[in-house]
Amino acid sequence: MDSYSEIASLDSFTGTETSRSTVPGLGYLSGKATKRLGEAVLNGVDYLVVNRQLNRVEARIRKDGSLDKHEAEGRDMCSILLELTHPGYSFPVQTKALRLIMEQIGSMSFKSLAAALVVMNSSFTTHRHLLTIIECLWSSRRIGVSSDTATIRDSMTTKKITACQAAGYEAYMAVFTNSNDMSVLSSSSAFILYLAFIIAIGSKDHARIIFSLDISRFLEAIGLFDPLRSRSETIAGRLLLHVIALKLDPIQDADAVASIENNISTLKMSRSNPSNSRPKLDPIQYADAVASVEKIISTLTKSPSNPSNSSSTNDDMEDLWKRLENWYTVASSQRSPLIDVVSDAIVFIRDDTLFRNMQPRVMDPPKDVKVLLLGSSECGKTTIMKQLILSHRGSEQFTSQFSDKVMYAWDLAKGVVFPLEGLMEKQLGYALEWDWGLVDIRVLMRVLSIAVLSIADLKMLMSSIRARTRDLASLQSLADENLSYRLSVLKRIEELPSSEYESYAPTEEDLVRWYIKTTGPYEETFETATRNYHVWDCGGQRIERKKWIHCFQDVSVMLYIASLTDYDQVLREDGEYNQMKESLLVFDSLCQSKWFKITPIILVLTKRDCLTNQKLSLSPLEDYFPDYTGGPDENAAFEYIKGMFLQLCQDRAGVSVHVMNPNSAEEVKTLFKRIDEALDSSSSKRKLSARRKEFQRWRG
Ligand SMILES: Nc1nc2c(ncn2[C@@H]2O[C@H](COP(=O)(O)OP(=O)(O)OP(=O)(O)O)[C@@H](O)[C@H]2O)c(=O)[nH]1
Ligand SMILES: [Mg+2]
Repeated sequence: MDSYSEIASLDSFTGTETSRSTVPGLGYLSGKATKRLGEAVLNGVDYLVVNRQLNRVEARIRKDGSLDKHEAEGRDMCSILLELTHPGYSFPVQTKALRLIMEQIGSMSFKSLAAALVVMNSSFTTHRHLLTIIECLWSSRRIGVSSDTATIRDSMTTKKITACQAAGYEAYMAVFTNSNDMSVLSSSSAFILYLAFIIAIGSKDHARIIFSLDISRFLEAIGLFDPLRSRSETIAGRLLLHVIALKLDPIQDADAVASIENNISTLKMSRSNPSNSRPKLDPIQYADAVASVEKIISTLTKSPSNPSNSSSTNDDMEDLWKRLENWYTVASSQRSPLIDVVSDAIVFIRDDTLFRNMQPRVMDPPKDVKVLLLGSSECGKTTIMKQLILSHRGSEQFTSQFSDKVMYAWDLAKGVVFPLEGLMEKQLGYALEWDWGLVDIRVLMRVLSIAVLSIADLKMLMSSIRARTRDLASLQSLADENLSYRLSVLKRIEELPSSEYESYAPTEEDLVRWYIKTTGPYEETFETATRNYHVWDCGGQRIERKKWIHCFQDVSVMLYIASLTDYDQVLREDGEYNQMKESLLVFDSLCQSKWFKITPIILVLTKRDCLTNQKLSLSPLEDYFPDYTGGPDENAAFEYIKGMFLQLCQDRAGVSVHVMNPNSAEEVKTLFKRIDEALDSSSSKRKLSARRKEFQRWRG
């Protein structure tokens, strides 16, 4: 078995976390802490945290109804709910989370849910969530699940899935205010528009996922292809199909596009009169809105090679949007869930990427490249991603995506407590007395994992370090660059007057350097003048590696990140096995893997700044790799480690080495120049070999 397709027996972990979730799962505890606290305590801690989070979200929903009222907080709460439907959590937790999600759908609140799904950005996870949600609605109509979608499910039993669906659907219907007088179609229209919205702001993969969920059959099942339907009733379905067709690749997904176009033409045959069963609306405004929507759809879907009337298109569109906006203002004052949601979806779609993306895509199809970031835990993968987000999307978006004071404080404390303890015990020969005042280390870690740490707590931690450390300055001089940085942040916090605690915000640099375990692969797209980079960041811990395979398809370049200071580290998740040996094993299996036979690989070596003569004399490399004979010489150690990796790929072409520090924005830019070079050289090599083959054929 490949070492990235992980072994289930190691998977004793029951909690999960996402890079953006505020649910602290067990992954936050280091191997050392896990050992100390023991399984029983850990399960207790996890249970408490999860239930607290779930109750908090439920309380907010009971109070306000819709999470959409709370902007970013609403998105985070929906992320928590989606996270908790994961099979890793206990069954009552999953069912309750799904119920709350369906309540949101039932009450027509999609904004936060859609944002949470998009932020999740892992196609596989999004697929799973959408599948469960679609099934909730679908099963109520007693229609079977298509067999290919069934294979994507996690390890839940059919009985549990059915129970979850029943709970979800029940909640959806209970909250759906007008469920008795609404037709099945109009209630489903809300959900269809929600899917259209997800696809519109998501990637090509999202469109593929929804198509693979057999969406046409779903539309047919709810009666959308019934020729007796009025054209206006089919708007939501048509919008969804158009959005899918637009997102898919006309060449790669030719079959899917053809089948969708077929569906669209069936829908076009619907009756042109609005049906009598529609809610009562001002017919003039309604007809105007419907006509505008239809026109927008047809403008958006014009063939790129034949953009007729292109000079007048933009003006027309502007005019249409204006009319729609007027209509939206009027419609939102009326009690019609369908109309509200149609208009909401249109406004969202216009504001988001569908409309904006359409233009450049039509004019100038960019070159899409898929860049995969792989490597063991804490080697710097997410730090690279953060630098890309910061430089491409700007400070505001970066900060809103990554700042979470609660987790920041917790992680900062943990990032100081454990390395300091290791440094004191191993390198200075005396133990740090953690029993500061009333609390000992075990209790402290327990508190850290469940309590909301405040800035005041961090200040107390720093003064405790000062009080217990014989010589902070000499200790700091021995610390590596990362520990020194964290101590300097604590010192900064120590100097804060208490009046500024509330307003304290981590700096951009703090957020870039803040480690938080990544769960599940997720994708971010960055567009430049020449390329569209689809960058995939994967979690490096063992439990995360079994998910890597889901993003191995069509990789343009793979970056394998390895930290040079891993040689004296043990795996966080197992607390014993040497982290560098594990990283070598994983690199070896990836180099041999059929998936990457012709993919360029860049071996990115990080933490060169932490591999110092001092570190090597305090923690000799030969203690872990007895073959090494270079002593405490950082250059010799660097060459030795690099050599170990390169030995594993000597019979394979297309591997290059790059040394960098992901904490530096400039170095990340240089890395991407390197990626471009690798891509250019691999495509010119492919062209060359194609020409050679042609020439040989010509010579007979
Ligand atoms: N000093 C220094 N620190 C580094 C370097 N590379 C990474 N780091 C730090 O190491 C930590 C790495 O964190 P992440 O990038 O989140 O780790 P990751 O590889 O995504 O880990 P997982 O999500 O668990 O797979 C951060 O605190 C970085 O600041 C380096 O070259 N020098
Ligand atoms: Mg990460």
